[in-house]
Amino acid sequence: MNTYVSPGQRPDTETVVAIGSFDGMHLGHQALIAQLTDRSRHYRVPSVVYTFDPPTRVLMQGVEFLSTLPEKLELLSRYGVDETVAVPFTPEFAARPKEEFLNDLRLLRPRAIVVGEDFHFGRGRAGSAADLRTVAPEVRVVPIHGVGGEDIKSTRIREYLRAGDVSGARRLLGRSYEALGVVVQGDQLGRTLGYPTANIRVPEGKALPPGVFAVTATGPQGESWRGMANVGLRPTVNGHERRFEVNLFDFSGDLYGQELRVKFHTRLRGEQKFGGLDALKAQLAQDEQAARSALGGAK
Ligand SMILES: Cc1cc2nc3c(=O)[nH]c(=O)nc-3n(C[C@H](O)[C@H](O)[C@H](O)COP(=O)(O)O)c2cc1C
Ligand SMILES: Nc1ncnc2c1ncn2[C@@H]1O[C@H](COP(=O)(O)OP(=O)(O)OP(=O)(O)O)[C@@H](O)[C@H]1O
Repeated sequence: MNTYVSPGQRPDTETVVAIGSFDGMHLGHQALIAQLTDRSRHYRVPSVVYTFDPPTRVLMQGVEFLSTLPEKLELLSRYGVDETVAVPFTPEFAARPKEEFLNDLRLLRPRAIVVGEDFHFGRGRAGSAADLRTVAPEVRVVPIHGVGGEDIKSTRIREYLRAGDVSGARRLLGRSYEALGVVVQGDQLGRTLGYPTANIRVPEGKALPPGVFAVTATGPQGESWRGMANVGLRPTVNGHERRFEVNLFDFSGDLYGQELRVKFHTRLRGEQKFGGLDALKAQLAQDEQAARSALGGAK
């Protein structure tokens, strides 16, 4: 999939365009993208997602993000999008008047624009669907998609994750929440516990659910494992910064420097402060049992 950092960069041809942050690529975003690819087939022009990096809310409200740009691009491509324009979202960009945003959009020569009904743009969120009609002959405004009476919003998914509720997040995402990161050196205490852990460093600002989870992990060559993960401070060993560690089942070897993709399946419990390492070790044995039964044959 071709990716550009500004609308002026792409070839001067007609397109259809969807606009937004698309953080998480949840079921609502997927519904919107289905409308985009439908318009693309209808007009026989490439589908383009005009998106912002970081997601607007991350810059404006300082919240954590659900997807890194590469994660988002991978999902957009999987859902059949032909091209993306991913503009760096800065305070200057956020402060541009809506007319400038519209002028940029014209460079994409859209036959159709697809947005959700709550979509606004430009300084003070002054621009709306009516303004987009000055740029494209067709503007499709997609009603907010919901599941079980609940609106699907990336904000809601963030709230679920903050509460450690990965099932709630999965319901709105349409897939398990996942995090990619490189395995780095930990304190090497896990080995003495009998549960070696891969310490995973994710990009700063990536949302991670606190607690202990049954997970599956995939390595760079597509190898996959079942396992259990902890996201927390490790109070038992007097840790004081957030760590994300994974114990992979039925694996022994060296993963340092490798990239792992971890999927959060089931929350097992909250992190606790144990009286000592023996008590922690006994709990980890129970966690392993619980994780294995929660995961069944999943990989
Ligand atoms: C599945 C799992 C659950 C854990 N639960 C806790 C916990 O409840 N409390 C805690 O203090 N540490 C917990 N830990 C963290 C251990 O204290 C940690 O793995 C150990 O200190 C080894 O750290 P190291 O790999 O940096 O050496 C957990 C680790 C894993 C993998
Ligand atoms: N549930 C939904 N159903 C249909 N369209 C949606 C839904 N959620 C967002 N959209 C649309 O998808 C595009 C990208 O959405 P965007 O990421 O900007 O916001 P969001 O998912 O609503 O999240 P936030 O909670 O940050 O507002 C926008 O055009 C938006 O209006």
